[in-house]
Amino acid sequence: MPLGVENTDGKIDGRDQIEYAAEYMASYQNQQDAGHRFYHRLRSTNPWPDSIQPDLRPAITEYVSRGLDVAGRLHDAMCLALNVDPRELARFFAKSDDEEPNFWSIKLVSYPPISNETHASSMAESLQGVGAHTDSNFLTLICQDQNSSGLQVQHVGGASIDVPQTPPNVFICNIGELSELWTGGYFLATPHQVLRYSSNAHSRTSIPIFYNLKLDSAIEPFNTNDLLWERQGQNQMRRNQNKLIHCVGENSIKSLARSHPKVFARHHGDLRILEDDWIVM
Ligand SMILES: O=C(O)CCC(=O)C(=O)O
Ligand SMILES: [Fe+2]
Repeated sequence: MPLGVENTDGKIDGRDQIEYAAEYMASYQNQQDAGHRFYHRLRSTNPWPDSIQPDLRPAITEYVSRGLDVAGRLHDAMCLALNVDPRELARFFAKSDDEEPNFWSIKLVSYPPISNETHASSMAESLQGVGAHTDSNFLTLICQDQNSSGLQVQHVGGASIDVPQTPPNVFICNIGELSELWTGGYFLATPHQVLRYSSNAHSRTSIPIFYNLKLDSAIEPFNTNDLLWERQGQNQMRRNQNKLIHCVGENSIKSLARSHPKVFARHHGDLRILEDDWIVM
């Protein structure tokens, strides 16, 4: 996605990115099979640049495999922390012998620094890198370049907190919307945004891995009666009209459609996003 194509809440995001996602075998890409749903068009393969950059595919494949392994351990730790049988969660994910994979994705993201001229003309201290949002998947692991800053997360109390620069091999973990749905709101999806400052000597570079369930899973909360709801009554930033949808495929396509309206107009003109965030064909 080149700079200018993506937006958050109608405001252009100042970043460009390359995105890869779980690869689906031909049998799973078939648009005509019985029970086909509109979000099945997310099943595809990646246009790897093998002829010009043969190292990229193996590097990403290895990196994603290890990153998903780390996310899997966090997933187990969440079950332990909540005193929930891991099978309560495992049923929404692909089994080792499943043909259909989990719908993970990865982005290679670059936020260019603000030039002095842009800074002077906009009079703003910072510009939007990516606007405040929550991720539509289960958990996100962000690896940021060690010279990068600009990421902010929002505390449940409402304050935005700068995420400090991190040494190599450190991940920042965001709770995604599906974790919020699974825990009945006990784990809240982390609102976050990226700001571009003129004082940033370096552009921000980050590589988020989006750990996710199978597209066809419909996540349901486990029995949360025994949890201590110490967060009750606290405000959390809620994006305007952000419906959290239990069906993983629908929740995933919702956020893609919203952020990339030009892509959707060009390739998915048959889909309509309703005011309340539902997508219909
Ligand atoms: O660049 C980052 O660190 C954040 C990226 C992000 O929030 C996203 O792509 O959903
Ligand atoms: Fe995000």
